[in-house]
Amino acid sequence: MNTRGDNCEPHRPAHPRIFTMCEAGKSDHHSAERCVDFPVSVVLPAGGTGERTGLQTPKQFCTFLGRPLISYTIQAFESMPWIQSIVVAVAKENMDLMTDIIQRFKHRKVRAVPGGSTRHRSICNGVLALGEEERPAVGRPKVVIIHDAVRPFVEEDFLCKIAMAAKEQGAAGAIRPLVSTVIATTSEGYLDHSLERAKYRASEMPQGFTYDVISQAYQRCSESDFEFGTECLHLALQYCGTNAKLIEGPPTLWKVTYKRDLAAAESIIKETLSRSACVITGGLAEAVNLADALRKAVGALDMELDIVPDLMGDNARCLLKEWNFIQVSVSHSCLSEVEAILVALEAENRALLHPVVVIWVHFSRTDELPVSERAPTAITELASTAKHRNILIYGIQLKQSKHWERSASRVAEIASALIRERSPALVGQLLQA
Ligand SMILES: Nc1ccn([C@@H]2O[C@H](COP(=O)(O)OP(=O)(O)OP(=O)(O)O)[C@@H](O)[C@H]2O)c(=O)n1
Ligand SMILES: O=C(CO)[C@H](O)[C@H](O)COP(=O)(O)O
Repeated sequence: MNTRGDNCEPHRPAHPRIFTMCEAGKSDHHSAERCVDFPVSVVLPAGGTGERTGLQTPKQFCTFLGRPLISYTIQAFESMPWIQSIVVAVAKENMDLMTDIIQRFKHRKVRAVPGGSTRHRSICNGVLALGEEERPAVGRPKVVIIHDAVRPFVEEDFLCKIAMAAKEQGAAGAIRPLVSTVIATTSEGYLDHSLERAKYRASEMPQGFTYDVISQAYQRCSESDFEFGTECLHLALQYCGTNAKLIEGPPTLWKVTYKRDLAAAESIIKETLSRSACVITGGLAEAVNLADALRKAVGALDMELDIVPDLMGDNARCLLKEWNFIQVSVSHSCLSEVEAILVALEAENRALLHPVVVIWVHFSRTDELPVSERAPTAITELASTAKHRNILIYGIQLKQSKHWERSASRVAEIASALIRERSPALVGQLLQA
């Protein structure tokens, strides 16, 4: 609420504006839960236009592997059990889109509220919404985390530090070393002076505030702050006398700002999904030998393999943690083993947030016809239906040969490329190792 006592957004016609990862850091939720024993809520400002990307779609709604960037950020916070609620502030004309994203990707704890014409106004609307929380299980937070919706790579351990410091100090913020030197220019466009870079830091997100501090800061700040300000920590100091604790954060805190950042974010997401795979051998000797050779070969490609005979019993754990599966079939050309994987994946709804890759490696003995001649369309048909469920099926056919290691490393190269790229264009193809 600003000085006039009304909402943050001044009464003027909505701007005709067009608006648009990750795995949270691999941290131990339990250690964070032990530290954060007070209610924490999150405000994700997502009401911007993304003009600096040069794209029509606001960057927070640009998709990576079929999912909008904002969904990766939401999922990162949702995966932290100690976060009680998330408010996303989006432009009024994107409220339906945001509601659809929340429903489609089954985001919990999240609700969308109208953003404002500036970032501060959007954040202020989010903070106000936390104060008016009606969901019974959600009380007023002790700490409010503010985090740009276009920073998808937030790490739980660091977020925990920010939340703890905010509780203790009233405010806390992430900082990073400056990459470029900051200079002041004259009105004629010449150098006035430069700042000593070592004395300065870049202010990043996440930031944390006690609810009282950030709500008071927005109640007291000026129209000029709302219109031109970019720093919540400044509002806390200026209007609440609260000096934020500054904590240097990891390099993953960067904000998607330019078009190149979208490509970087997609590359990081793909890399995160491609670090390991589960190889199912059926227990057959040739398949086990191939899997062992594959493990050596993919090791050189910075990938780990978990080799199991099936996905039953304890091995079913692979279904809950793997995004990539390699089914090795020896001789028989039916896809029943692949179909069994599909059934298991769908039972766990595993492909909701990320596309799951299933590679069928068909090993044929020297006296047998290759599967491309025996059942050329089998994989294409199965892959076509699975693709609609976000499961990408690829085939690699391998003929028994005396150059075992060479064949295995060829399969490894193809499989790791398919896993890394997750290309829809190659779905259903039967590639020759
Ligand atoms: N009126 C606004 C403007 C920005 N933001 C959000 O604040 C975050 C950081 O802002 P920025 O990177 O500047 O996003 P945009 O304003 O969309 O980018 P640009 O300046 O290139 O238009 C983004 O998640 C953006 O959606 C917001 O909630 N409301
Ligand atoms: O780091 C920040 C403040 O702490 C904000 O993310 C940054 O100021 C946003 O600026 P812009 O909206 O111009 O990208």
